Amino acid sequence: MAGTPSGTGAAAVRMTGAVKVFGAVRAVDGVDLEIARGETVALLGRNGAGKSTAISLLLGLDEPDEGTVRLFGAAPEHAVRAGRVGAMLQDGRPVPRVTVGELVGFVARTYPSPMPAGEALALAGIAELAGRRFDRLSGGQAQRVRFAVALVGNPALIVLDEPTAALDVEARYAFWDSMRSYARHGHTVLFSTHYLEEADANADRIVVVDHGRIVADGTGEQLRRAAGGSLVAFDLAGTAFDLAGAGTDGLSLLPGVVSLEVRGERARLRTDDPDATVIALAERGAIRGLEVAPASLDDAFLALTATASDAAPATASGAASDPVARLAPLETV
Ligand SMILES: Nc1ncnc2c1ncn2[C@@H]1O[C@H](COP(=O)(O)OP(=O)(O)OP(=O)(O)O)[C@@H](O)[C@H]1O
Repeated sequence: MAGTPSGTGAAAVRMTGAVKVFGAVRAVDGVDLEIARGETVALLGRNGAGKSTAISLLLGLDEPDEGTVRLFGAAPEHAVRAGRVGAMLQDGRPVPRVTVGELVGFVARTYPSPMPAGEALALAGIAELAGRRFDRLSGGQAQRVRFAVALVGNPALIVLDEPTAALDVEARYAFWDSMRSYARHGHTVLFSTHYLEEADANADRIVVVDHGRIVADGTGEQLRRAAGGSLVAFDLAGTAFDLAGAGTDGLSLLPGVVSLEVRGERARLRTDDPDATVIALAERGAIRGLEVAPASLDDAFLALTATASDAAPATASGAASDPVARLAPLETV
């Protein structure tokens, strides 16, 4: 069996230089990711970013073309066989004729120290579905059964690929409550999502993936700061920047300004030093309708992934320029 001994000190997840290529697409393009035991980490990225592929490598469902993956210091297959990992994946064919209780009970028996099936069903908020056939459930109900399946083995690491994709708002809240309570017991959680708010609200750390690469890694607050911490907006009318549109270029040269957007008479500046930007605007008499607001996580996500998308697309024949380099301060915060 490959891997170092799974001593108590080994990280729950350690991915080093992982690459997975499908034809011309580098779905995972040199990922280094370490997750400590007890951490809850969100893998955030848009469609096709490489989240599911990274999760497949992590669970040993697929082999990396380059690099290594270790769970608790050992090969993923070893950790999975030892019952240390529970997973909730996006697809999964409904098993015909089996009831929810039978399915969860069956999975429980494959783990060395499972929780009672009823407890997993209760945690997933579906105790009342125990006697129902799994292949006759709604999409959201089936999703919650998958969550119970992931939990029932009482695994040290739980990996959830877009766990709330099919859930309505109420089920979503219930899901995150259960997930957080599971994490509070010292378990490690990795989940993928498109939803920034979910990542921010439920993860200790957000890892943003784009074009198969990690473009940012930090708390929601660190992501906001790395992408340009604040937005400053003001009315252009009557200022030195309102000379038939010719003066607005100068705005991007003001201290702290990272980017500039002009809509009609209103200018919006993204800045990583809002105080300096506002002082510079005041000195130029540009304070009409002045507003300063922290950048939202949406703003940060768009800025972070635009960084990677503006670079050449990553293909099997040539890597994109390194977007992480531009975010170096984030990784050292
Ligand atoms: N088996 C495969 N064969 C060919 N291409 C694949 C395969 N699996 C994934 N890809 C490609 O790899 C890239 C990453 O896909 P992946 O499913 O990992 O993204 P994702 O971030 O999980 O996306 P989504 O949020 O839409 O689920 C995409 O371009 C996808 O089309």
